[in-house]
Amino acid sequence: MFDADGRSKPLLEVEGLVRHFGSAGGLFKPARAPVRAVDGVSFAVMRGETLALVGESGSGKSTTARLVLRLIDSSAGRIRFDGQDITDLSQRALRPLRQRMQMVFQDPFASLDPRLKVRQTLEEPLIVHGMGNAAERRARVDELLGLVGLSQHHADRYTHEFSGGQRQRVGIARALMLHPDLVVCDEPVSALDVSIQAQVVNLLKDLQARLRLTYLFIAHDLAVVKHMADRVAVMYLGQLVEIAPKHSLFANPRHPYTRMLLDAIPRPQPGEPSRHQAQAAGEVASPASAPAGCRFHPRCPFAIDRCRVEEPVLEPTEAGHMAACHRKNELAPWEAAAPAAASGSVAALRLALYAKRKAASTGTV
Ligand SMILES: Nc1ncnc2c1ncn2[C@@H]1O[C@H](COP(=O)(O)OP(=O)(O)OP(=O)(O)O)[C@@H](O)[C@H]1O
Repeated sequence: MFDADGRSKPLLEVEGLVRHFGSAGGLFKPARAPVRAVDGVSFAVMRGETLALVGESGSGKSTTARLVLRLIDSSAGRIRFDGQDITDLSQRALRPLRQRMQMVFQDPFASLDPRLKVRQTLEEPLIVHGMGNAAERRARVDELLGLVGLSQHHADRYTHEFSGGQRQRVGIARALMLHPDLVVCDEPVSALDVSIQAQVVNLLKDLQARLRLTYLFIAHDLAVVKHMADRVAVMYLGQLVEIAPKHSLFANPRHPYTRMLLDAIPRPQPGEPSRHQAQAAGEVASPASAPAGCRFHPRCPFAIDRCRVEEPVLEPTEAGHMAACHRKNELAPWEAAAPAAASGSVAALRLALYAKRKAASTGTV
């Protein structure tokens, strides 16, 4: 888990990852602009940590997840798992590594076969990988049921007899059957009732500590991210715009997009459950027609001419914190919007006023 100097080592490293979807056209089919779903994404996930990937719908989170698990091929870039470059490994060569990389899906209803009983569902990965005899598989299923808070009598039921929360527990147990190191959780609680979400999030945290799991955790819900993550990576139109330790990101977001996401968090009324969806003000462009320069510039209250032509790169702002914004050092210190003023546009206005003041005082803009 740690190197000789006591530093945590990356379990997963992704460098310049690209995946474009699209058609080159044909005899009767016009060529379409490729969808640049993931466009030059680099990050590392350290052993035992949770890196959360957040961003609005269509920003490329699920495609990134599928790429790192080699469920789909990349157009460019490298993926290293536990120090081994797996980018071009054949499916056969990947097989032993697959056990160590598992996924928990958003929809426990769709990801489990309704024709199978829970025991069969959980045994299946062991059988596919030729692991254990019948007695050993039975014991492993019982062990996993206990770990996820279900009991042995659940094993002989069909998953359609279960609630959403119980089904997700089965989905988690299935992902853990083969003793994985990395678990990619793709919106693991967003299909569940709010009242159940916290239980499943706590279960995932508990399992991480017990089994020393590493999570790549995809979520819309910033409240869940705040609870789960060690570090947070923010995606916008196929690119990372900010990556930082959780406390640094929530305390001092450096990208205007991250600030808009945080400011767009609706404050619940007393007694009302909170739903902190990542949704900033303004329209997201399509990844098939991403704007030139900074992709966020059409929605950014700080955009200047440079932002319209020059793509910003991720650069360090403080320890472990990186942001891709030409104006990251000009933003006012972050201060979350007061509940009454919680809207993206109010925050944007406040930031814009600060930028204007700063520009006037420095004469730089
Ligand atoms: N197989 C595909 N063919 C064509 N376009 C695709 C394909 N898969 C994803 N895309 C497109 O790639 C972009 C990124 O999609 P992706 O599902 O990765 O985003 P996301 O951030 O996970 O969104 P959501 O939160 O809605 O799942 C979207 O514009 C999507 O329509």
